[in-house]
Amino acid sequence: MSAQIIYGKQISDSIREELIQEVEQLKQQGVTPGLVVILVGEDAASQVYVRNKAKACEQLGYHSEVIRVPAETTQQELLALIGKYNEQQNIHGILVQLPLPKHIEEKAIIDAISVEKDVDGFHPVSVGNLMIGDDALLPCTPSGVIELLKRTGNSPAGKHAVVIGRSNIVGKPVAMLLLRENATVTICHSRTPNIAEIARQADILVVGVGVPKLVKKEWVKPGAVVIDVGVNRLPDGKLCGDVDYDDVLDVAGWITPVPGGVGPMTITMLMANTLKSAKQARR
Ligand SMILES: Nc1nc(=O)c2c([nH]1)NC[C@@H]1CN(c3ccc(C(=O)N[C@@H](CCC(=O)O)C(=O)O)cc3)C=[N+]21
Repeated sequence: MSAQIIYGKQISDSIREELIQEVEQLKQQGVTPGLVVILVGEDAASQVYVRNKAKACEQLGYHSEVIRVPAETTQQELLALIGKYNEQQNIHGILVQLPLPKHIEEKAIIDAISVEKDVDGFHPVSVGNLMIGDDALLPCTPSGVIELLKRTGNSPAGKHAVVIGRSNIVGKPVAMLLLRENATVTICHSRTPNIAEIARQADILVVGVGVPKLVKKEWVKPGAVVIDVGVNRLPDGKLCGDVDYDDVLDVAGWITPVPGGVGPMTITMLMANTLKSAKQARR
């Protein structure tokens, strides 16, 4: 028996169809969702990703701006740019592509983005709202993971979810969302002893650590849902996840491929957040 493959690209396409309907309604009320993506420096991986976001905006009929500034841009200059877009009425989402050059303090930048326009969900107030369970702009990759689970009939309620990784952008928020969906959640990380043994207790295993092919079949309970958030660029240029896909395929019940799994969902949830922000800006 081989696992059922979770085609994130397909699910992502059908969510985009739903969003297009809503965008049309909003446009009839005179509002076009607007997103600005700010890219500091010329990181090659970021270039591809920024291009994909601009494409998604075009497909959905959003107003989009991509601002490229040189790697030497000062923190003060970047803060001024954010200040400008915070004020700008036609912009509902501001995304500053991470990582930033070392001379810029990431926290200062994230803190400066207006919470209403924080479509990444990285601002401390957004994080707090997520934790409390209040309405918030949710971080894109974690909310994409939840959508993948729900739309394949794998609702987290009552399941044991094991999250491997504790980053602020994946592990911690995905664990909090799974908890909100009534899963029982265990978080493992680099200092967890017997990690394979704990992973093997998961009904839902979510992995986001940035270690290529870390998760082997011995880590997976037969029939479990395996969600691979890893995006690792191998020396040959190919993308690979944190899960050893070929090894795990026969034991898992469900599995996301890389590419074509979580990645496309991240961009689609960014579009959903921008739409949500635009709707809220009407009032
Ligand atoms: N402020 C900020 N917000 C982010 O959300 C953010 C960021 N900075 N910095 C970089 C990471 C990375 N990330 C990805 C999103 C989509 C794909 C994606 O669509 N991947 C495709 C493949 C793309 C390819 O072939 O290269 C897939 O998995 O199928 C990948 C990576 C968002 N990030």
